Amino acid sequence: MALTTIAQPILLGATALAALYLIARGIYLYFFHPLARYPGPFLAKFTDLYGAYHALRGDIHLDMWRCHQKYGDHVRYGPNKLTFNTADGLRDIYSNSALGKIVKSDSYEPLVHRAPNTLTIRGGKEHARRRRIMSQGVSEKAQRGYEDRVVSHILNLCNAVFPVPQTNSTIPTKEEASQWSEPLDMSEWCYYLSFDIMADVVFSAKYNLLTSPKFRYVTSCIDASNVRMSVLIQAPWIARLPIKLDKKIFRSAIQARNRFVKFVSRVVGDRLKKQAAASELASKEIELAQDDPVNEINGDVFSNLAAAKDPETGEGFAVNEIAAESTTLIVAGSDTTSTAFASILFYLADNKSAYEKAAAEVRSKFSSREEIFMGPALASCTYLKACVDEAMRMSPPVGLALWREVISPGGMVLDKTENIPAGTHVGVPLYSIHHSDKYYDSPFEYKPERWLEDDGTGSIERGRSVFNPFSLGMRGCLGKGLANTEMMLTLATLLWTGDFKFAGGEKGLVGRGGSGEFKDVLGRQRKNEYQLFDHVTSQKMGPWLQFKARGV
Ligand code: HEM
Repeated sequence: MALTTIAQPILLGATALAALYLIARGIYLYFFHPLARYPGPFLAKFTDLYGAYHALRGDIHLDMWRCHQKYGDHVRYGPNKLTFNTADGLRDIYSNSALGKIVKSDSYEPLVHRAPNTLTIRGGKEHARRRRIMSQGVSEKAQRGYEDRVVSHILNLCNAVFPVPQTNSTIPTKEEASQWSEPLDMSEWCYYLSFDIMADVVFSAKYNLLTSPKFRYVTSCIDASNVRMSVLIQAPWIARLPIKLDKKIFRSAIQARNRFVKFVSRVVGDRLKKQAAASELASKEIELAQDDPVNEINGDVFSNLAAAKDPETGEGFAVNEIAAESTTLIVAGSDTTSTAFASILFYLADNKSAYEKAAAEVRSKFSSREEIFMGPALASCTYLKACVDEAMRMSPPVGLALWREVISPGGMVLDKTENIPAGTHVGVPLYSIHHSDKYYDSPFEYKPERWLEDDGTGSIERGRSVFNPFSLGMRGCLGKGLANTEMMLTLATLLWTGDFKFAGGEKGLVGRGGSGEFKDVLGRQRKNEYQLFDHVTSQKMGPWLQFKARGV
């Protein structure tokens, strides 16, 4: 009784103090904060939970676009966050001219597993050192060494999707060539392809998701875990709350992450064993047969990173760094590329004229499928490349603003606006700027020609100035070259081998805007747009396609 009499006033006092604090903070954030003058959603002025909510829904890329439509070029998207929708803003924040003044924001912290890596490290000399070494692992020269592996998985995809088994020597009869496959959910098949490629290219690991269901669960683990990550990136403090809210809300996402970490540890362990076996044989000067499995590790990213030296210091990576960085490459390079594959297939299936031009181009450049490799013929498929770029403009695999923090002690001028104070988190939402009518004529139309034919007003250059599906500068994508090669090789091979079209009925509508639950959602209402769900990287459904081989 006595305890209750004492506790009650203490509790009341504490509640009153907390309420007073919240009111005072609210007044400060709304009226006196250095970003108070910028327009934006009302709730975002007070809490990062606004962005976290949209990350959870997977529509943060659309919400950022909607905000720029409503409030203009500069939007306050969190108490301490500002997004820009201009070419100057993009250059000021992400190009190398920002080095030393802007770093990756601490919102990447939740992505860190054990120690920061090239993707998550905030910036500075340590990032530059890692990047110098990493870039040797994915250089153009290194890519040539991976090409056979990439092509072998693309052929596995062809075997899986075309009804007539394809081999280098099998030419389908006319009758066989007229058979369409069962409808296939390409969001899944594209994921299997990109994962198989990355696991093989990076670790010489053959998990063969394309040919066997055993390890397909891994892609769902990455997706489930990314939903949680995307929320924490917007509001990293959730993970630090003493009541462990994060663990309660995202129990299954955490389980998925743990399952993925276990899988990757196994991949890394297997690769290290192969490395040890190869070193032992080398030390005994045992000459290996050409087809000895130990040979297969030669020339993968892991071995290239083991051999790479920082040109400035002459030092290489330690073994644990190679393992961690290689793992990052698998995560960074598989779901992004799979989204790009799926969206290119969607837009080609949906745009007859683009499809026909791209197919005619590929079929005229190569007289057999075995000729499709990196080189001048593939590089001359400029229409196909424009189709790839246009799909990445319309539905960029990473569509939200990638947060950076101003660290310049006196703040800095961004986008010719007033001084942005140090400590502010800034970014340019990719989906939003890719759909700005300041830079693109009819921004919601899929028009590969926009990259090839100038309208006489500098339209190509204007479009290029804000086209950044891989981001820019020192923190831009390290795998851009490899991803572009994968996309071009895959598309060329598919179009050479046969044709594809949307499945009929309900399945054929999956992934498309404008129907069902998307009908009245601003940003999802357009029938010609492939719908993505942005959770750090994007998740997707469909397109469901049918394939048939070409009767050559
Ligand atoms: C179409 C496919 C891809 C897209 C759209 C894409 C997009 C991006 C974007 C937007 C960033 C910047 C991320 C940020 O600022 O937080 C990035 C960074 C990165 N990407 Fe990619 N990526 C793709 C494929 C790949 C591939 C295949 C690899 C691996 C070989 C890769 C490895 C990386 C790495 C290591 C970084 C961090 C670079 C750094 O911070 O220095 N990406 N990517």
